[in-house]
Amino acid sequence: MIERIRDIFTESIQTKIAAADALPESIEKAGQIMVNSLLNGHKILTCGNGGSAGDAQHFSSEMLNRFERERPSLPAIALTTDTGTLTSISNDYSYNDVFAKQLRALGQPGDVLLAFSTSGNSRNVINAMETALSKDMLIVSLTGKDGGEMAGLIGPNDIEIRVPSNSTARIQEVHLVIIHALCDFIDNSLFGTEA
Ligand SMILES: O=C(CO)[C@@H](O)[C@H](O)[C@H](O)[C@H](O)COP(=O)(O)O
Ligand SMILES: [Zn+2]
Repeated sequence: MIERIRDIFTESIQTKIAAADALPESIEKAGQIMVNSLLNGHKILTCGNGGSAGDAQHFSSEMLNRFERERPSLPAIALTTDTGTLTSISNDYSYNDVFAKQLRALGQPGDVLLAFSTSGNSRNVINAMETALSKDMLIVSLTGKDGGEMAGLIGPNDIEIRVPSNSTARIQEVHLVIIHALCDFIDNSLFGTEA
């Protein structure tokens, strides 16, 4: 078991090294999309399932509260948190609609949808992306594996950040690093560079 535990750390580190090689340009483009949207008075809406729901909330908390420095609150909404809304949409319509239906009410043209899925194949996240496209929102998707169906849904002004791994857990671990890189990019772009 000790060896298995060590292997998990090693695989996580190796996936992060591969991501550090492959992803900085995509992360920079995603950060720029978010900064432009915020500067124009728009907001960021996030969604995902399971561990990715946690990621969606992790990002929105860092926007609404703070990341590493004192700065004004930034506008973000996690679509994963309101159990009344989530259960009633699932009950009356379909779990596939839980994010899209909220987005139809809350999303405005120019807002950013930050969509998390390690497989790229979660139907409710795909439906949210289709809604975002229909509302002239921008999309930043965090995926893995082969990008799934989400890979084909990205428009020319959007960006997919795909972690080079086939393991859901390893992909999630890199998604967290990307969340923090995006927060760092946003804070340094909006409030000045810090060492
Ligand atoms: O956290 C984990 C596995 O590490 C799970 O909860 C995982 O997030 C769930 O199985 C999700 O439903 C997977 O969805 P997705 O990443 O394929 O969109
Ligand atoms: Zn997990």
